[in-house]
Amino acid sequence: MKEINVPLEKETYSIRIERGLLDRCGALVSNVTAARHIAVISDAQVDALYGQRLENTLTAAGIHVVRLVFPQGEKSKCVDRLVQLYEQLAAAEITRDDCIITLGGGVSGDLGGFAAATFLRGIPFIQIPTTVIAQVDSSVGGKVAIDLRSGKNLVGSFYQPSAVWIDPDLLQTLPQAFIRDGMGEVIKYGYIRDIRLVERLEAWNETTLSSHWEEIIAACCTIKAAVVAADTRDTGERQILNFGHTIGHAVEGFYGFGTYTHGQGVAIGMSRLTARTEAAGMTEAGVTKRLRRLLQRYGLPIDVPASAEELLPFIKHDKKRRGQMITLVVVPRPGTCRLVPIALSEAAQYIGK
Ligand SMILES: NC(=O)c1ccc[n+]([C@@H]2O[C@H](COP(=O)([O-])OP(=O)(O)OC[C@H]3O[C@@H](n4cnc5c(N)ncnc54)[C@H](O)[C@@H]3O)[C@@H](O)[C@H]2O)c1
Ligand SMILES: O=C(O)C(=O)C[C@@H](O)[C@H](O)[C@H](O)COP(=O)(O)O
Ligand SMILES: [Zn+2]
Repeated sequence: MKEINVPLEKETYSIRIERGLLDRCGALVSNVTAARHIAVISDAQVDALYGQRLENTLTAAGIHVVRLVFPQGEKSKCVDRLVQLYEQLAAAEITRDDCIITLGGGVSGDLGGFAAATFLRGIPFIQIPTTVIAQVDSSVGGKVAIDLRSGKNLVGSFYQPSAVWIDPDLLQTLPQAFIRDGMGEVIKYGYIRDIRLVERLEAWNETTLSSHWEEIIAACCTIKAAVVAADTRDTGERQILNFGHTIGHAVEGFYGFGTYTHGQGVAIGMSRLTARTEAAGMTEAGVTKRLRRLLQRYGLPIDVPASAEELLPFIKHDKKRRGQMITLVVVPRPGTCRLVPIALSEAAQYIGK
């Protein structure tokens, strides 16, 4: 078992990484909340795999459980699903003394977390992430949101979970495509802050990966916890976690949510931006080639046909925009990064094509 604290100004919560944790959640609940009534929010796929097991352990601890289920996929991160969840929470008579658990990938965490942030103006919630993306990134830090057609995560909140419980064994049922997807965020963490992680990923491959989940999750969550503690509301340092996301979110939006997944978008974004910053002398020679080799090692794309002109309307909605300026996350060499503000009018040259 490994525990990583996220020390925030008002409260600290912990990220617990432990194999087999799912079936022991009931015993942990009372450390986090006095709630006797819990709504578990999952997509249909995750509910079918793990919903009953979570319900069993919670029920054994004397908790009344209601399971709220929505269709899987990025398209569910939308206002219609959110409203449906509000009605279900109301029908279940969830009150402020109760608790929500989001059981699933980043979509469950972002959508269910935003429901928790806003229903009755805030219900405590616990994240139980079940994908690589969610275990290494989205369950930590309190960014909860839904998408609009205009762009990713455009309506949301900063709302921290009361706890994050990670069971790496749940990744055993995750399809290969979503393992690959998660590697986009894992490689991001290595490139912005952890050269040792980059070197280990270069030595491992898709076949050997499964024996390293605990150390990968711990490495990424350690970085995320420190960054979020230093800048919870994304006004400065936290923006480094957005490496590859300006272009990545634009790719997701331009092709229609669900065509390119989030991890693929991030991979394409890191690859395209780094090619441009290397050409501009902001990144050391050879870094793009090294990055692309690693992305391809884990089955990720490095480019899409979309032109800068096509992506620009989405880039204008990037949350790192301030007036007519936008902040780029630039990696001078693997393991380090810096924030570089540029004029929006210059953005096209960093998007490429
Ligand atoms: N809030 C944040 O900080 C943050 C960080 C990164 C990504 N995100 C968001 O996360 C989302 C992507 O997350 P995701 O890739 O986890 O998507 P997801 O939640 O849609 O999960 C991907 C698929 O895997 C299935 N699945 C989940 N766990 C499984 C398991 N253990 N076994 C079998 N199948 C399983 C789901 O049913 C779904 O079909 C995007 O919307 C992205 O914007 C948010
Ligand atoms: O937690 C953060 O901060 C991140 O930027 C993590 C990202 O991986 C994640 O995709 C996040 O949801 C992006 O946030 P946004 O503010 O660009 O919508
Ligand atoms: Zn991301």
